[in-house]
Amino acid sequence: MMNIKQLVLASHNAGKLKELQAMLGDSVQLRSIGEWSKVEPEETGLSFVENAILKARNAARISGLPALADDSGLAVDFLGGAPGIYSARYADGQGDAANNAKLLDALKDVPQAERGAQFVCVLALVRHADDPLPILCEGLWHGRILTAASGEHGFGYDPLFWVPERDCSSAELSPADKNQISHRARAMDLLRQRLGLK
Ligand SMILES: O=c1nc[nH]c2c1ncn2[C@H]1C[C@H](O)[C@@H](COP(=O)(O)OP(=O)(O)OP(=O)(O)O)O1
Ligand SMILES: [Mg+2]
Repeated sequence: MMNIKQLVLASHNAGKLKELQAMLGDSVQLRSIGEWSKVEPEETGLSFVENAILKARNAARISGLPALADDSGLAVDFLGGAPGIYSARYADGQGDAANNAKLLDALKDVPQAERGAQFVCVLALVRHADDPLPILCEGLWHGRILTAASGEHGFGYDPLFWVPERDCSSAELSPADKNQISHRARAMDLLRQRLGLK
């Protein structure tokens, strides 16, 4: 495959940048698209894959460099997979705290056994803006939605996501531990294989 030293990350989310750079290690430098533009493309796709490709192409076009995008979200069983691709916009763009409050409210009085959920991550890598063959890798992480927020690490819905294999919330995991087992870690594992980085 290609020999990548520098990649643009098609994301304005600092939490993603930190996690993905830690997973990639020193051999590949991730640069945020924020260095070029503060404008976020509209996520008009109907799937994680479509939005990831759309963000990657946009970043490659703006930067002239190969671009990696992460489209991710939380699919809650009781809500039929919502908020899904709309996770970041669940509370109409009011941010993580409002999203979490809305989710807790939507699951008020829902018993433990029906609070299953999965984090989804799709990574898309394009070599240039019009790349006809984007590399796509996905990862899932199964857990449950807690009844109250817990933990200070991570970002987004982490304080509400109970991790069965650790018996704590995702925001209570150390960053290094989350980066071993998360949806993003699984997707990145596949990407590193595809790139011949492992
Ligand atoms: O590990 C995670 N831990 C907690 N929450 C997470 C995680 N991974 C995704 N999420 C949530 C955050 C946001 O509500 C949505 C992603 O939305 P998504 O559009 O992909 O990202 P974003 O708008 O924050 O940044 P950008 O589009 O610039 O990459 O899912
Ligand atoms: Mg987004």
